Amino acid sequence: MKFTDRLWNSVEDIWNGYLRHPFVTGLGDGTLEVDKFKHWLKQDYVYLVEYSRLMAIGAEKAPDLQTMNMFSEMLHGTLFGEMELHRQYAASFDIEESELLKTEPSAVNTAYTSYMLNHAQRGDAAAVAACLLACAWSYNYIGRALADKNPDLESNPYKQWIETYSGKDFSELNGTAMTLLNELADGKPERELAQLEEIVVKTSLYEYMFWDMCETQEEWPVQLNL
Ligand SMILES: Cc1ncc(C[n+]2csc(CCO)c2C)c(N)n1
Repeated sequence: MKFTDRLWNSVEDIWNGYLRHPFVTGLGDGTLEVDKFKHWLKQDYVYLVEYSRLMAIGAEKAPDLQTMNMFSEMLHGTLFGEMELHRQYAASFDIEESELLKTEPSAVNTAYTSYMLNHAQRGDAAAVAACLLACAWSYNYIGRALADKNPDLESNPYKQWIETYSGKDFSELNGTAMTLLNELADGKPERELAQLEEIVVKTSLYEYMFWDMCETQEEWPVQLNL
């Protein structure tokens, strides 16, 4: 059994919770309020800056050149594929990249990226791959589920979002993320596999909290008036 098959058993219920989440169902049927989508776009842009650091750490910790290439492929896909799409979306709302970058990350956003960066810095390349997995895999899972459930996307304002995350490029990036973890986990003792599994479950829960944060348009909560 592949390690990702074992992981699927631990995250399936959480991930099916994403499919019932109002933000996600709103993307699927096109009813999501545009301000909530803009909130996601801004929070996600600064999230992806931190997420990109993970893959640079992975390349540095990679045990061989082939693994280094896979981390680098994902880094390139994020900086020039996914983030470019965010820049295009922002332009369509007259939001400049400089404004996206000024986004103050919400508490959930900071907790999520800090959790991953902490594990990536302390762990080995497999720990880095475990940190990356839920993000790449769950968006592809959600994109494909929404595309299946809503075959006619013509009048859906989030058509491009669904087509992007369910499409070929992101399915391939997800394939790379899964292969990376399966290869790096191969031969590890149960104690270490359980630690990797814990990272994938925690990041899956953070993904759920990220959807909630976008649904409630939660901002960094403290405004100091000094
Ligand atoms: C909170 C959050 N989680 C996951 C993704 C999706 N995602 C992150 S990296 C990656 C693979 C290559 O870019 C994908 C699909 C996101 N955008 N925001």
